[in-house]
Amino acid sequence: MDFASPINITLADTGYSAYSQNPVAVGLTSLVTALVGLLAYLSYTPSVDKKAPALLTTGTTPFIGSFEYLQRQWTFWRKARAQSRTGNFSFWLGKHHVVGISGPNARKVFFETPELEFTSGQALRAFGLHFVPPVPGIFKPGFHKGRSYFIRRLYELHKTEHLVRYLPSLTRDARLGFEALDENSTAVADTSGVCCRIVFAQDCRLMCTDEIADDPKLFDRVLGYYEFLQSAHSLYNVPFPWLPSVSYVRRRYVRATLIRIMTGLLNKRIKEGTAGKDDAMSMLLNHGDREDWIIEFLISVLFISPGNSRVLGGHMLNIMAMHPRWQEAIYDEIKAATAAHSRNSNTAATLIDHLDSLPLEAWESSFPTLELCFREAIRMWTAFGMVRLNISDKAIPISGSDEVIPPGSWVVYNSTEAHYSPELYPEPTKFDPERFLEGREEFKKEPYGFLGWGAGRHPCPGVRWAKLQMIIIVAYALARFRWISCDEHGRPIKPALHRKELDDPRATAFGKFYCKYVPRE
Ligand code: HEM
Repeated sequence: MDFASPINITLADTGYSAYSQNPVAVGLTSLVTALVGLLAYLSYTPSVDKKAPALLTTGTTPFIGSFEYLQRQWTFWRKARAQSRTGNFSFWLGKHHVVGISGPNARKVFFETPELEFTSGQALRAFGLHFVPPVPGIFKPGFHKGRSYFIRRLYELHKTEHLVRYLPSLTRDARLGFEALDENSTAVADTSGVCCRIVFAQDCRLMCTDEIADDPKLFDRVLGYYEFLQSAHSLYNVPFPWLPSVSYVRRRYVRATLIRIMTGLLNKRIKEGTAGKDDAMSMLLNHGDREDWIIEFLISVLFISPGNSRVLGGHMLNIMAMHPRWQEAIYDEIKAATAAHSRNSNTAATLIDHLDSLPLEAWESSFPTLELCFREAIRMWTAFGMVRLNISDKAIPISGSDEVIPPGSWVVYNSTEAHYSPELYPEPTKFDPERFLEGREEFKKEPYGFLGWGAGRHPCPGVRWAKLQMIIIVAYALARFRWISCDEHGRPIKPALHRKELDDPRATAFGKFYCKYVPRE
């Protein structure tokens, strides 16, 4: 054979036909192969422990699973519980196997089992700043005495020393927030909008940096990003985390932008030094913490802290407007607190000037009626799915049944079950703060009957600040104005319109509500 002569190989020699070279045919074949592969991947269901609660048989869609869980949480929950022999049930969300539990025994398992991990629950939420998995390092337990870096540093920022240092700035934010309303000639306010700005400014100061709160342009920009994150939802990304969606991409973009902004502020602080600056950013730097953790802490806290409070501030003012009896009782409480604790001796001082001078102890101990109303508001508000992941390799027994939460499965408990139970809260849709007074307390009939601040292994670490913040905001609002329910044009409306929508897929979103505000002094 002459190896030097050129070799002519025809298509026929290779065994390929001219058809297989056609680009359209090649494209079609690849597409069909990809589709078959995708269908095979989607239809593969991992096996789960046989003792897992029975799978729901109705309302499920191939590949997606029980999508109604994301769309109408409470309706889904009630239907699923009614189908179940034990009150517990299983369902799929894409490839996530989820166990729903109900009843007091199951509640105990949910809140007390150490292997049920909190942060991974984000994987079943369709919104927010975090994209889990993986769980960011700052949220992993074991940084200090079993706690994560995030929780450890959060508690430090809520110590008396830090709160006392920041109190004048925090009360000034509330005072200025309501003073700004004076210029509004229509005298109708979107209460959530007003309180949201105050809450966010205060949170920036106490747990991040004054630099954001003191720069109006930067403040509006950063607040805009967080408001987007609190409301942008990509429900389909729960069953299919890899599915491209506009909302998902925008959430990623906003997160990257926030990291960029925070990195800029941190680098500036490192360059200028922390001397004379007492804010959270300096505190974390002075601890010698990793810079990437500091940035993750600062951007996370501005999402987590206002999550509930920004809604509840406005909601509390709506409640005051709906219940003038409570509004006046709290107004009297404000006058009594300032009379007893004001450090302002100026005879011309207004009620608001006196509030400016209250010490921390007075803020935290002089408002029992306001705290009672806040507790009832939280009871009605904390009505959504709480989620954990069984991170162990063992099945966790659900006490009171012969069922288990399999390893690697998610478990959800909807706190509406407890907070709107007629046994624990007679007439549950009625705003009735007195249910928490001694002699009633019907919610104590069952363990974990009140879940407003979480419970068991994951109680809310922000409770001290959240209460103080709400007391400050409501006190300044009521000291200055009388609040009256109305629509956006100032026309009176039925108070019943102000309520939480239990089926809203956006757990932390709350509609716009309006109030008239009439100056007191
Ligand atoms: C009125 C305001 C607030 C309410 C009603 C509230 C409610 C709750 C509830 C019910 C939980 C438990 C969730 C669960 O078990 O799945 C929780 C946990 C948590 N809250 Fe709050 N919260 C509020 C304010 C705050 C604030 C101001 C912060 C931060 C400064 C905060 C930080 C957290 C964190 C980090 C957790 C998770 C704890 C853990 O991982 O163990 N919360 N909160």
